[in-house]
Amino acid sequence: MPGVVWKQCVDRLQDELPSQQFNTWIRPLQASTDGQSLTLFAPNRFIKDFVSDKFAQRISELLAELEPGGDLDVVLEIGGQARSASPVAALTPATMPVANDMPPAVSGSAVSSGGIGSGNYALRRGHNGERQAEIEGSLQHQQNLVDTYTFDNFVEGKSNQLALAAARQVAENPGDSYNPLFLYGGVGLGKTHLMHAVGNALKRTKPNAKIVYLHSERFVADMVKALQLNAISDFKRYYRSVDALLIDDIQFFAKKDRSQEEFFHTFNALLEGGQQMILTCDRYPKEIDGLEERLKSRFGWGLTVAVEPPELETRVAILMKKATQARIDLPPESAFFIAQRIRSNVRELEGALKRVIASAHFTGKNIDIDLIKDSLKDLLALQDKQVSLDNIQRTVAEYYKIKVADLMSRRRSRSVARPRQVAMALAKELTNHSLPEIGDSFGGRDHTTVLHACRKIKELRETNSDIREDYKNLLRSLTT
Ligand SMILES: Nc1ncnc2c1ncn2[C@@H]1O[C@H](COP(=O)(O)OP(=O)(O)OP(=O)(O)O)[C@@H](O)[C@H]1O
Repeated sequence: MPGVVWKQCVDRLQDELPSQQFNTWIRPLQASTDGQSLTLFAPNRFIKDFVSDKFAQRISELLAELEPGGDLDVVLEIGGQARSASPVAALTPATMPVANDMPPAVSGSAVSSGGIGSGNYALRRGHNGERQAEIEGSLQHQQNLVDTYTFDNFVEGKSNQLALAAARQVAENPGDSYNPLFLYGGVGLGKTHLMHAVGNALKRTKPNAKIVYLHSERFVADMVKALQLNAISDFKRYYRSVDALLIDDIQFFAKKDRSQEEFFHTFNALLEGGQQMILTCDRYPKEIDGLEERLKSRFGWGLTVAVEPPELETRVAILMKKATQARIDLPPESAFFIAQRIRSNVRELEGALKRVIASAHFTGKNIDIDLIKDSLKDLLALQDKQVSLDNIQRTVAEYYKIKVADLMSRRRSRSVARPRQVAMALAKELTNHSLPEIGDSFGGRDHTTVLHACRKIKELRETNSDIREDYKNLLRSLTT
């Protein structure tokens, strides 16, 4: 029975919290009960302390509400039955690792496979030194950290704050509690940058450390090559000998069963050996189709953090920083103009700035709004076409399952008035139309109504997680 209550409690928290917070703090918890208390196991101290501080009270309230008189005390601990094999799997929410998903006794197997590998290796070298050199050469190529992807060059904002804090922690205490560190989020948002920043920081403190960075497709290609060359034991030994393994875009492991199998054993060996892993992905691990459950479950053993698209202020700060690095004078209003128009991701923002800089060099002019409009003409035109008032109204109406005509109507019920305000705020943020023009397009409303809508939605985005999520989803679907 308490298991059911916990499941309901998780569902309620999922409704109440923004998805990033839910995924980071609540999803990794596993529950166990003796009837008197509900013990929640967090994968590390960071999550335990945060949940104690911020959510324990709400969890108790929800439990009391869901099972009046149940009187369960909530206790937070580090660990989890997935690792300790306590028999309470039934209490874990559907998305949690289950008790039979136990890491195998990896230390022994890792060592022995290395040992066998050494034997094969000696044998093969005698037969075919070239082949051996080929696989070794291929594997040695992985250490290519980008020098400029450092913490100093990374601009902090609300959207990446948690990921940055976690990455810094890992750089200070590699292999400790946040293992693996799993960063996820859309393209071009700085996941690779942060991963390299950890690698570069580790290199600085331990110059001899073997930090291996690679894209997941490279891992797959190396494995295929090792299989072809009958050198899989070298492959295993190589990947298990690292001090830190950084693998980018692990969504490419999907449906590659043999690679997943190999990665699973590597993962276990590294975890057991206290070697740090950092993984990135374009989505939350549980949402990767074609990835084995046991891998998904392991990814949650460390810390899973989202990197979100940066908000306007952060985009401006990133542009200013990149301009300073390039020794370019970028007036703040120009940075603001670019940041307002290019919203999808940081890579596009950088690309736009590069074009503006090249155009300034080419024409010998200073950077100003006119030069920006000219050099980004095609990009801006494309964007203007995409984000029209019409488009915003259609998208919002569809999202809230109401009619576009309702947005224009005089109806004032909450189910229509709130979407109308959201649509107005989006129109203000995403288009260059004036307030009176926006008001006009919503059934001839006054500009003060639009202004009020923008203020109201700004306030609600701070205080109401539903509106915050809705706005974020709509922004994303209108701009990508
Ligand atoms: N907060 C930031 N501060 C400074 N530069 C940033 C920031 N976020 C991203 N960048 C820059 O944006 C570019 C794209 O970032 P990165 O390659 O790390 O994205 P990603 O999330 O790994 O994307 P993908 O999933 O496509 O690999 C890089 O040049 C990176 O330096």
